[in-house]
This record gives sequence, structure tokens and C-alpha cells, in this order.
Amino acid sequence: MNPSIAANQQRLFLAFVAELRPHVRRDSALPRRIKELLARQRAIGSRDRKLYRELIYTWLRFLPWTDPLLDQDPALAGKVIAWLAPELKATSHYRAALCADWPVAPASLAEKAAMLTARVAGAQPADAPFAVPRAEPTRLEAGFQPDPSSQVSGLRIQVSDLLPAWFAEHCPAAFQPPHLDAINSRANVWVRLQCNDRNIVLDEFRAKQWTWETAADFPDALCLPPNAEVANTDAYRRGFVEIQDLGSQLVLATAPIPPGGRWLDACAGAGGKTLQLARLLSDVGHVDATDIRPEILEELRDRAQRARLTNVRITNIPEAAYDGILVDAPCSGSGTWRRQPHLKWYVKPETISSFAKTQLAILTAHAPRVKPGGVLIYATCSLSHHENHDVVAAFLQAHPQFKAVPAADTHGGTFDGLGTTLLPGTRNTDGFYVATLRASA
Ligand SMILES: C[S@@+](CC[C@H](N)C(=O)[O-])C[C@H]1O[C@@H](n2cnc3c(N)ncnc32)[C@H](O)[C@@H]1O
Repeated sequence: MNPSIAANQQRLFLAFVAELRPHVRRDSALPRRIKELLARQRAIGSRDRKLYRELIYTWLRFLPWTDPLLDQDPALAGKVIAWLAPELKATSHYRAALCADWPVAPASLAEKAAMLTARVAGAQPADAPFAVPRAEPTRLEAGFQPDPSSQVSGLRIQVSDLLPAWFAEHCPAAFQPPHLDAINSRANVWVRLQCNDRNIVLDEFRAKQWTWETAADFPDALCLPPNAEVANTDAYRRGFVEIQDLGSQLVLATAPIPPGGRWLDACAGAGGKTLQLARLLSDVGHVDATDIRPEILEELRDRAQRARLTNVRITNIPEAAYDGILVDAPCSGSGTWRRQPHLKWYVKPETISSFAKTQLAILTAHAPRVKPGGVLIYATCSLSHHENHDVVAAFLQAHPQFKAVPAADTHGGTFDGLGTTLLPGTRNTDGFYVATLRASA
């Protein structure tokens, strides 16, 4: 790439950052703001739009590493962000043009921190628990000498800063590799097959020369290359496949859900889990889906139609009794911070306490609708024990007729006596928590 093109792109990217910066810690809907900002740029093509999007998300992921640089040396900040950006078609030429004199970024956060510290802060990182292994300084000395022209005073590059410090009490494991690395990397593209003949989907993916990985314990899940535009496939348009992270797919796989029965999806949203639940229940079962946001249920209606599911009904008046109720509760979303990195800086301990109250209130409101012997499945995409174990414990204390049931299969997660947590680094997925609570017969 012509270096002047990359320099122009960097200037435009830094202008976007300047526009977004005042909103980072204040706007929970920052992704919408980013989308609108990029949509307003009529002069840029779709490839460049992807580049800017990746750069903006990389900046948000690594905010504490790049914020001081943005104030002191914006061009160096731009270079660091290019260096840290995920390896994609859209980013690779730009990075090559801007970072030609830097070695390729290593995979681990600890090594990234060590290299950047040597390059721009002139010292080894202070993070003792994440210090690079002894062999690393040799490589640093050989390939990544400090550059006195790009030394920034007072810059601190610590891997633990990539999560808010207060979060350590909520989920200490999130601060350790491999989870911290997974939380601070780009999420994979996972799809869930929802057709009986998987070859319909696989033939189209093969024709596009996409390769995929499968999850051995979950054959309907496929991990596609990061540039796979699933929403533009025939298989997607015809409802044979849905985009859904493996973590989200595994939530229902932890619980005993035999075909048949009448279920309520109490926080259905756009219906990622409603569709999966409807397939598990098969034609002999039925799901009622509800949510406090009527507009999101319209999206669910379209998806259910596309998937030819006739056993899903959208309602705002749930029935009095169900065999099972899924409460996929609103939460801080800390398990999805790699997709929504702005939330790391927006969410506060008070946000978590407020979600915990709402979560308990939703469980309490739906408990009377569970038939004797039926199940209440509580799930979040949070990693905070205040939204997970503590909510379930408070619910069980007030509802002794319910008992926590151990997961049929934790799929790599950890059962804490009440529910199962899957941390992001375990299987490189979004993090989730799920508890199955059975009402006495
Ligand atoms: C984690 S999202 C659900 C995601 C969805 N189940 C899926 O798999 O795609 C939580 C949902 O709860 C909804 N919600 C928030 N408060 C609620 C309440 N009091 N009752 C029902 N739904 C609520 C939100 O509108 C949001 O759609």
C-alpha cells in the first residue's frame, strides 16, 4: 500500500477517535454511534469502513494503553493501534504500511505489553504476574530495540489495566491468562446449523472456499473465518443457519431439555436462544417468547419465520404455567466485553448492583409460572458473581421449593454448586453463567 494512503487513513481514523472519545465512558450505545459515524462517511468504501471499524474497536479494547499516547503523540497512538489490530483482510495492508519497522505483534497480551513497553515506554512492564518469560528479553533485544524518538513519558502498559480494576473482586479469573487474552481479542464468528440436512449449508460454504472448525461436543456449531459474511449467504437468508457465539449456544446444552413441553422464553430479545430452544423441543413442544422491548420481538418474529419454526409464539401475556422457563437476563455483558469493549469502561459497580436487583426481580416474577417438577433456567452473559451465583443464592433462599440441579454437561465450564460459569479463555467463546433450578414436584 502507498504510504500516503495509509497516512490519510490514519488521519481519518484519528478524527473518528477524536469525535468518539468524549462519549466512551458515558454512552452505553456507543456501537450505534460508531455505526452512524461510519455511515455518514459517504466517500469511503465498504473495505475502508471495515478497516475503521476494526481500528475503533481495537482502540476501545486497548484504551488504557493508547489514551495517554493520543494526548502526547497521536500518530504514534495510531501506529500502536494498527499494530494491535486483529489480522484481517481489511487491516493487513494498512498495518504493513504503518508498522513496517516493527515486528509482527505476538499473540499473547504479556508479550504485546513487553514489546510495546520496550518500544514506546522504555521499560519492562510492571505487571509481575504477567511478566514475559526469561527468554523474551533476548527476542526483545534482537528485534525490538527501544526507539528513543518514540518514547512517551509516564506511559504504563500493563495487561491488568485492560479490565477495570474494580472488576477483580467480581471475577478474579478474568485477570489471568488465558481469559484476559480472550476477553481482549476479537471474537470468532460462530454459527448454529438449524436444518436437518447440514450439506445444504456446508456446500455453500465450501463453494465460497470458507474453512471451518467444529465443536466436538456440539456438532451444530461451526466456527468460520473472521471475514465470512454469513448474513450474505443463501443458507442464512433461508434460515438454515444462525449467527450465535458458541458460548451462547452452550447455555441450553447444559440443561436437560427433552423434546415436548410448553416453555416460556421470558427475556427473548431477538431470539438467539428462542430459536435454539424451539428446535430442541421439536414439533411436539412449544415456546412462548416475551420481552419488555416489543420492537426486538419483531426481529424474533422474522427470524422464526425464516427458520420455518411453527412452534414459537410471541406474546406479552405469558400463561400461568410452563414446563420450563428460560430467563436469559439483562446483565452487564462482561462475558461479551470482547465484542463490546466500550462496556469495560462504561459499566460501573453500581451498574452491576442495579442489574442484580433486576435479575432477582425477573426470576421472582416468573417463579410462580413454573409447574411443579418444571425448571427455571437462569442465564447471563456476565462474569460477575454478583449477577450470577449471588442472584441464584438469593432466589433460592426466598424460594425453597426450587433446587439447583448440577449441569448435565458443563462443556468445559465450572459448576459452583448452583450454576456453571464458562470463562472466555476456556474455549475462546463469550463467557456465560447458567443455573438450572427445578421446582419440587
Ligand atoms: C441478554 S438479553 C436476551 C438475549 C436473548 N435471549 C438471545 O439469546 O438473543 C436480555 C433481554 O432481556 C430483556 N429485558 C430486560 N428487562 C426485562 C424484563 N423485566 N422482563 C423481560 N425482559 C426484560 C431485554 O430487553 C433484553 O432483550
